[in-house]
Amino acid sequence: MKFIDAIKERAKQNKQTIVLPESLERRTLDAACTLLSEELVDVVLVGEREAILKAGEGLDLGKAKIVDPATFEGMDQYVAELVKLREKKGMTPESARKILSTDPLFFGVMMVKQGDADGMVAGAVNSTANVLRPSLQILKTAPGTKLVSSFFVMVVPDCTYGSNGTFIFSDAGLVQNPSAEELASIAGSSAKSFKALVGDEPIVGMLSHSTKGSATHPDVDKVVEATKLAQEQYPEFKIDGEFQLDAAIVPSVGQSKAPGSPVAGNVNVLIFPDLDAGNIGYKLVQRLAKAEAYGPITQGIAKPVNDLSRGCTAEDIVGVAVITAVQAQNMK
Ligand SMILES: CC(C)(COP(=O)(O)OP(=O)(O)OC[C@H]1O[C@@H](n2cnc3c(N)ncnc32)[C@H](O)[C@@H]1OP(=O)(O)O)[C@@H](O)C(=O)NCCC(=O)NCCS
Ligand SMILES: CC(=O)OP(=O)(O)O
Repeated sequence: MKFIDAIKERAKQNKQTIVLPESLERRTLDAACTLLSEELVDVVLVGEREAILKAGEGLDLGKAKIVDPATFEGMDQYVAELVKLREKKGMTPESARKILSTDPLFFGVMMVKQGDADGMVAGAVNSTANVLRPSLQILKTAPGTKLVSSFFVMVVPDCTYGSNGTFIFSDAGLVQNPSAEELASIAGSSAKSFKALVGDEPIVGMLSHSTKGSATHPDVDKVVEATKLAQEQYPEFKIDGEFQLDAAIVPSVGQSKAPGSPVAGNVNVLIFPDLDAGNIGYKLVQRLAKAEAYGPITQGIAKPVNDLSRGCTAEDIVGVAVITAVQAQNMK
């Protein structure tokens, strides 16, 4: 079964409620319509009812719950909770009410925080920073995790590399200049995410412009150090590096450039050395190899809030919403 079809089946088995706060945006409303008609998740839309229905003209949004912050009965509670969480950072009741009334992203994250939704998906019109900042501020990290990072699930057509063409690319969305310690943490989190979502054994490659010492540079040293830390911290996973991309995923190149490595040539979890490489890398594979690209999906956050590329399609939003639902199931 295709990756996304398997995720849809899992989402259906225990339906979760996903808030889509970019509720005036046509691709989001198309996705909401599909999510509802295929009974994949329950959908909450945020904003003024008439405006949302006008934006979704021709779509059946009858089963969507629409919550308008202007008339929301629980607003006082949300304001009090936001002040409690952020007063040390200068949040007052007035500023909390203003943010929650005017910014659907903050409102959506508060719905998740308060248990009125199980997860949130946005980013079809908002930048990644604007989508993820409220969730980092309000939801914080999951127990036992210091660093929130993100990944894409990439499904490459007609590809035998990785897990029959399915990969995780990380971090392609959030952590801008990871240290060696942060890269090691991203590797461990990504291995767990691969197991939880794809189901196969994760095989993690730490990427570089060098394979096993073929180049020397402080950037290479960082990946070498990250590999050592990740191997120490996550002995339950197969992790190795530093690898160039071909040595990581092509068995014959892996054998010739990194002989003896049990990981080289078989990698399905690609850990990029920084966000430039990760973000450019996923877009190259998405656009030139016509891969499905679901994300950025966050990992290490207390409840699931996931982002999209502004270049996404309605189908991508459906995919990220069902992945969010499965993450929510796993966190309960
Ligand atoms: C996500 C992002 C906005 C966070 O930026 P930031 O400047 O640290 O944001 P803030 O300072 O407002 O941080 C908010 C809170 O989250 C915490 N935080 C930030 N990044 C975190 C992370 N990776 N893990 C855990 N907590 C994090 C901060 O410590 C802060 O906590 P506090 O306010 O309770 O003290 C930033 O990392 C970013 O812009 N990343 C790149 C996004 C991007 O453009 N991607 C390319 C397209 S996908
Ligand atoms: C993930 C990503 O690159 O997002 P955007 O295309 O919206 O910047």
